[in-house]
Amino acid sequence: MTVRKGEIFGIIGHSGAGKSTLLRCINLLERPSSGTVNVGGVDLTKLTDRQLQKERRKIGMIFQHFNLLSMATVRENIAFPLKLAKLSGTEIKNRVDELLKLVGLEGHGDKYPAQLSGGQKQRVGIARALANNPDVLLCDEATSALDPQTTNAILSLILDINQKLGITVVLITHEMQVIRSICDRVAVIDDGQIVELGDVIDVFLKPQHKVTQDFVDEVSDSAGDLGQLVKARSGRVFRVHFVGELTYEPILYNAVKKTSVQFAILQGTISRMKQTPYGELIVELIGPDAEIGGIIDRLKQDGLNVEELT
Ligand SMILES: Nc1ncnc2c1ncn2[C@@H]1O[C@H](COP(=O)(O)OP(=O)(O)OP(=O)(O)O)[C@@H](O)[C@H]1O
Repeated sequence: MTVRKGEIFGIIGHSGAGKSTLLRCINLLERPSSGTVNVGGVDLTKLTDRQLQKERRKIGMIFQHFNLLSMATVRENIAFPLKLAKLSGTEIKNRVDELLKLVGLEGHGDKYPAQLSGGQKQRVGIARALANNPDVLLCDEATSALDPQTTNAILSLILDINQKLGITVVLITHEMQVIRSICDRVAVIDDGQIVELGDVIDVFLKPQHKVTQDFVDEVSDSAGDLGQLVKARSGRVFRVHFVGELTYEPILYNAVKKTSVQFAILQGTISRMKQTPYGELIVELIGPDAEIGGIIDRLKQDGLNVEELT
């Protein structure tokens, strides 16, 4: 598996698939029994303990349950890795101030973790992980303990950090929604194997593996009684996918307008994968087969993904 510099790379799989194990191999918290782990051109498996300690400073990590020191204040939690890196008192104070601002926790520095909400605790975790200016941020189910609204706020913060600071992010999750909102590429892991890997948009729109399909169905509004819906209609039913700016074009109307074919939209969604808009329509076409064939060809020529469901 290769993660590209500067991207947000997601690893998704069911419980027990091996996500945490894989993630923990990246900073060698887990030592693989074979193979190599290259981070920024350095093979971590070949290093001495001392060298590894140094390289690990370039890899920050955040956790599902935050792993904060409960007896220490927010400031002290964030300062912890800076002390290990032997920065002076003033340097530490300045850096902690910077980090508190970056994660939106100004004014909360002297509180203890128990006085914070889940989202705020994760912000402390993120500030601590970023303390030593790492090149890579590993996120181990970082939003799984949070409610949907707080999840979105933390995902936005991670995206912001990735874009502002250029940090490469590798995250693991069991939620496709997390992948869909911030990841560039995704690996699907099942029973210790990577079964699919690619751009999120490709994996989403053309899932190849059963496990991937299950995750995609989770966030698809058209999952469920689609089969019944199709059976109940007399015309031919198609699933049409739009990606990018095409989503907002009147392509369907243009393809149909000069024919005798009528259409009915049975279901439809427009959503976003990271910054890319995409839409899915379930459309019934009623009319002569030859004309319907012409419409489908035209839609495909215009760059739409069309699949017949009848
Ligand atoms: N490549 C591997 N080779 C051998 N054992 C593995 C491998 N990957 C994972 N395992 C084992 O499988 C079990 C589950 O792995 P892991 O905790 O990484 O899964 P997970 O997907 O993170 O699950 P959860 O979401 O429940 O934490 C562990 O006992 C782990 O040691």
